Amino acid sequence: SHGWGYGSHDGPSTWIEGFPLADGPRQSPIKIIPNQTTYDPSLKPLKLKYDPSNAMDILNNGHSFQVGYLDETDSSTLSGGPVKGTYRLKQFHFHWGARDDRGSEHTINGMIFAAELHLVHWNTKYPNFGEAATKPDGLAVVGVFLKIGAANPRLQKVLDALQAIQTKGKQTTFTNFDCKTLLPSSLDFWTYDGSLTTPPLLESVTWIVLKQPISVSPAQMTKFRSLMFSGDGDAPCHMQDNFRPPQDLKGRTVRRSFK
Ligand SMILES: CN[C@@H]1CN(c2cccc(OC)c2)S(=O)(=O)c2sc(S(N)(=O)=O)cc21
Ligand SMILES: [Zn+2]
Repeated sequence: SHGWGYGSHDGPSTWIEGFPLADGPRQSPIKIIPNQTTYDPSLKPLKLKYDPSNAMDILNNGHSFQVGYLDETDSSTLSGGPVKGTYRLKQFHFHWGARDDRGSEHTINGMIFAAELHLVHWNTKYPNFGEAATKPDGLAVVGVFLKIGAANPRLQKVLDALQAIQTKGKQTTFTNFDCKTLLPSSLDFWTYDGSLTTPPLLESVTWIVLKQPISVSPAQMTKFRSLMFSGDGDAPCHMQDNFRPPQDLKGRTVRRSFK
């Protein structure tokens, strides 16, 4: 596939060469400026139902690592919030920095967090993920900020699995994980129409960014950075700064679920 990455020669500023959507009308991430968002009382509460037995594997895909879920049934789903219908969880992954003062993709009043968790779901009105990913209402991604603070025990099982997937292409089983435990206590959110933040940058994502961050410690961040972008036998290149900077809002409205 078209080689893209986060380095100086293949990073976000070069993506437009292979992916013209890069300067499209609904690109992600964006800067969220809370006092410029619109409270929408018609937004429903977010309904997230995750079955731990659907967790299947953990993979280093050379851009991030992702935990893949079985998406053959409606046992791990997102509904309510800004979406109509039912969306199935496909995978979750993270973006993070080389240092604790950067790493998130969305920002809040310009504040950058150390990392950002993305839970990727696809609309079951379409036959499968690949079809859904090409439709304007095909995907819904829940974004959760990771803020430097106390160590987060809920992350530990994920972090402990990283030693088995250090290099690009490595995959191992990862089962019985309740990703609901990664969510903050409040499901208050901002929402807007956006895109994948990685190539192919498809403009098919309803973004649902939670207001409340979860915590992560500096030592836990070091574990994220122990991963490699590079494969076995390549020159080692630590997986860090795998985030796309905020993109132009281009007239979009950002709604919020809370007063
Ligand atoms: C590499 N891109 C990630 C993997 N995926 C992927 C892989 C192949 C094709 C494709 O588009 C059809 C998507 S994905 O859809 O699970 C997502 S969602 C997403 S984010 N940061 O916007 O939440 C990053 C990725
Ligand atoms: Zn992501």
